[in-house]
Amino acid sequence: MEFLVNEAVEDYAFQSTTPEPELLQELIDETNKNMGWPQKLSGRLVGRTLKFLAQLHQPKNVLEIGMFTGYSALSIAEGMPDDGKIICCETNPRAIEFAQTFFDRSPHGHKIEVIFGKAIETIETLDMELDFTFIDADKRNYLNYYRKALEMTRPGGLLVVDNMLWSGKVLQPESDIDDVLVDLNKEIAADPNVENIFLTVRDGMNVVRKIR
Ligand SMILES: C[S@@+](CC[C@H](N)C(=O)[O-])C[C@H]1O[C@@H](n2cnc3c(N)ncnc32)[C@H](O)[C@@H]1O
Repeated sequence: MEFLVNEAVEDYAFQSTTPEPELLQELIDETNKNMGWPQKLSGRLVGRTLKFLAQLHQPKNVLEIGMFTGYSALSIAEGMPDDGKIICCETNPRAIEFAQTFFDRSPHGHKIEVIFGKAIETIETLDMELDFTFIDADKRNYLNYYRKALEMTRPGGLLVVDNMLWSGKVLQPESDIDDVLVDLNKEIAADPNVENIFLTVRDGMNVVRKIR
């Protein structure tokens, strides 16, 4: 993924943000060494933003779409209350196995439940009211994930949608996937039932609060 802000500015923001705990730094190192496409891992700026939001919001029921090696799941779990639960959807068995070794070592790992399979099918099986959702997989289905999660979210609940700048391609969309992200950003901005802030953190995080 290309970074959209100047590399020196990105590095300055990184250095000026509270570091993740040591276990998460180890998770990054091990992901880089052992997993294909390690750049899928979101990293410090996104992770600390998620942790910060969870700490303020204290969500009990959380949904994550796209867990990979567990970096964002552990970041959110760190901010959640001890009796909170985060359900993570993931299709890569190797990533699940890898993530579980870190969940087992974390004081927040007990809050995390992983469901193997396509998120679009997993969501249909969930019967719960959501306080917080993080969407970070399978861009083609972003509109479906967002609409379904919004429907399941209680008034006041939050949804965070990652990669909404899509390396800047939302400015000049060319592919079907570019169009999905453009449409979703438009839908969020035009919806009187939500309020949102579009954060230009890393690849763009659209942070949405359901009003009613
Ligand atoms: C960008 S990575 C997630 C990164 C992670 N949230 C983090 O911050 O480190 C996307 C993940 O979604 C998974 N994935 C792709 N398609 C999926 C689907 N249809 N349902 C569930 N997971 C999917 C991929 O295997 C990959 O691990």
